[in-house]
Amino acid sequence: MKTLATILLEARIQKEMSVRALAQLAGVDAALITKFEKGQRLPTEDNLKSISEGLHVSFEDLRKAWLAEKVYKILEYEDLALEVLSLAESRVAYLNSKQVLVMQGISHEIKSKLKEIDLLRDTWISKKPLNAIQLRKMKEYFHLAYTFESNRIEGNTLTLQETHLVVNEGLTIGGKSMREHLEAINHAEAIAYVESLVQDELDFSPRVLSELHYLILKGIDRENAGKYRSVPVAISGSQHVPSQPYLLGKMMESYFVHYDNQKRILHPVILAAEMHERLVSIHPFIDGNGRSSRLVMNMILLKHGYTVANLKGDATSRLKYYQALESVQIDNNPEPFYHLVADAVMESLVSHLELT
Ligand SMILES: Nc1ncnc2c1ncn2[C@@H]1O[C@H](COP(=O)(O)OP(=O)(O)OP(=O)(O)O)[C@@H](O)[C@H]1O
Repeated sequence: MKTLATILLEARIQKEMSVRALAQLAGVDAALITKFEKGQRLPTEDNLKSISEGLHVSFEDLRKAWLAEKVYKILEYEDLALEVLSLAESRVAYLNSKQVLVMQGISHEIKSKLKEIDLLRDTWISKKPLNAIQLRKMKEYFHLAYTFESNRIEGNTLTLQETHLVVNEGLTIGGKSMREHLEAINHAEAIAYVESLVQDELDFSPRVLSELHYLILKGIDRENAGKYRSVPVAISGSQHVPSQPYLLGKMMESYFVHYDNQKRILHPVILAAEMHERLVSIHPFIDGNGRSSRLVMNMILLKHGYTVANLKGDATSRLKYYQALESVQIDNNPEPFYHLVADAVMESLVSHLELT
């Protein structure tokens, strides 16, 4: 297999280009280019991009060799290099939607929880149609709690009562920022949008995701609302590093392919959990990833006759949520996240049934 140094050298010679000419075209120091071609230094990603443009060769191909070189440099003196590679491979495969999850791969505990949930869902469906006022009151109650908790995870400081006054009474709360008010109003609107999609039997799609994200950031960040990010991001306090922006297009494409492939195979609660986890792990937006992903999860749940799952925003629950996400991202173990989502679905169905 050719090293990056050989690929760079051969490409330049093939184009009959001098180092100086390439240096000028790429805006990279000639001495550095020589070092890259001799394998004495590894280019930065920016250098590599400029050189690929100067040489008119595919950046993607160069980048593959560059990444392989980086991995090699990290592992060259490791006794357990192959084992490490195979561990990393499984995590990469998971995020790239190559790992097909089927029910057999799901633990006995989760399966029995899903059975219990489905019984509750059937009971819930058998109660419908509820009388219109009762249904409206229930929705108001549960959707408000959902807006409150989802925004609370994100750091919004409005209380449940204040969220009610803002969303349902159109009041403003002294001492609370405009942004916090908008977050509450926007989230309530996004739930209504999800409900309308479910009612119209529309499926989850890139367009739906973009609309959901737009609603979340409406009036708060006009530039980024409904758009994938173009800059790298970090998730504070997390070991998981989301992908570089130029990979997002491909990753989101496979995200939706995964949905289409799995929507008739996976149990809906697992599908909802997966689409939530994958989206926050890819982290395609600059902000609002968590709220959008929780809305996607709930769209899938509602579509299949379940009720809205409400992940809580208090400090303990939030930590548990983050830890469950890290368990997928770092240990490739989705089990804690499946439990977390399944528990929230079960709790929601029980609470809904108690009010009927
Ligand atoms: N390892 C992780 N640790 C913590 N959060 C993570 C992790 N991986 C993904 N996330 C997600 O990132 C979200 C925060 O991202 P972002 O700030 O873009 O979303 P938000 O909607 O603005 O805020 P929030 O999701 O906190 O409500 C978390 O809610 C969680 O869903």
